[in-house]
Amino acid sequence: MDITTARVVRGDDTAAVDEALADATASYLLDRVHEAKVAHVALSGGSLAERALPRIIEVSNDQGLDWAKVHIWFADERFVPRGTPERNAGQVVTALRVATGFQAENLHIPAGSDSGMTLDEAAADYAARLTRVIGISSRNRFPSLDLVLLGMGPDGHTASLFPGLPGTEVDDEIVIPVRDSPKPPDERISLTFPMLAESMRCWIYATGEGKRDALKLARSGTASRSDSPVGHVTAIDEVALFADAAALGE
Ligand SMILES: O=C(O)[C@H](O)[C@@H](O)[C@H](O)[C@H](O)COP(=O)(O)O
Repeated sequence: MDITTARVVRGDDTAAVDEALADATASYLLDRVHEAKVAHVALSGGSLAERALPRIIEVSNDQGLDWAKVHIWFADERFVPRGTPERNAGQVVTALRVATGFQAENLHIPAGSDSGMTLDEAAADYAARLTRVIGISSRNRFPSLDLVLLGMGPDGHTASLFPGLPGTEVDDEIVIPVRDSPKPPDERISLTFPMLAESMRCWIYATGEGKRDALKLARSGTASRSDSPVGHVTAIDEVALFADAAALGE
């Protein structure tokens, strides 16, 4: 399943989309924790981490989610020093402070550029951590996340899979180092297409008119992986699109 056949959850505006995403995420995490006693979630930065995640946490708290059973991963992170404002992790750490019972050791942040690791080493380290903590599926050597929440850029990037960069062609790695990102900072760490494809659910979050053209191209199914990365996200169970009227071009 990909974005061309995705379930579309439409909101009139950003607030409506945030509400729908929070309800759906809380309900899915409650189910996963009930069934599997653990849930592994990855998310990207931007408005998803800044605006949607705090609401997800509020609604999940209200519904009694035991955050001690939830692991949080990053779909991508910027390779800059820890603690600097450019890190996506800052917003996530702040939001998680009010997640009832959340355990700090279940927050899995990729290494920063101050870690002493090179970019390549940091990417390999994150892949090893995913494999160690989640395990690998019997079908192949990829770990399987329960849920990946992905933002998208006006250029059609998602995670740090940017149009035209070699990372969009990678089929055999869990995590890649990204160089020459068109959006600063230029060095990043990102999950890959095959890693997303091994996730149970990938939900794409798109709000605002700025996403309209990239979303239209992605949903047309006519663009290549390199031209429209977000158009090529797949998942085992479900790809869903949470979008407002402006992003859908209505
Ligand atoms: O690392 C980054 O530069 C951001 O995380 C970026 O990839 C973001 O997720 C998308 O551009 C969507 O951002 P918005 O939802 O804020 O538009």
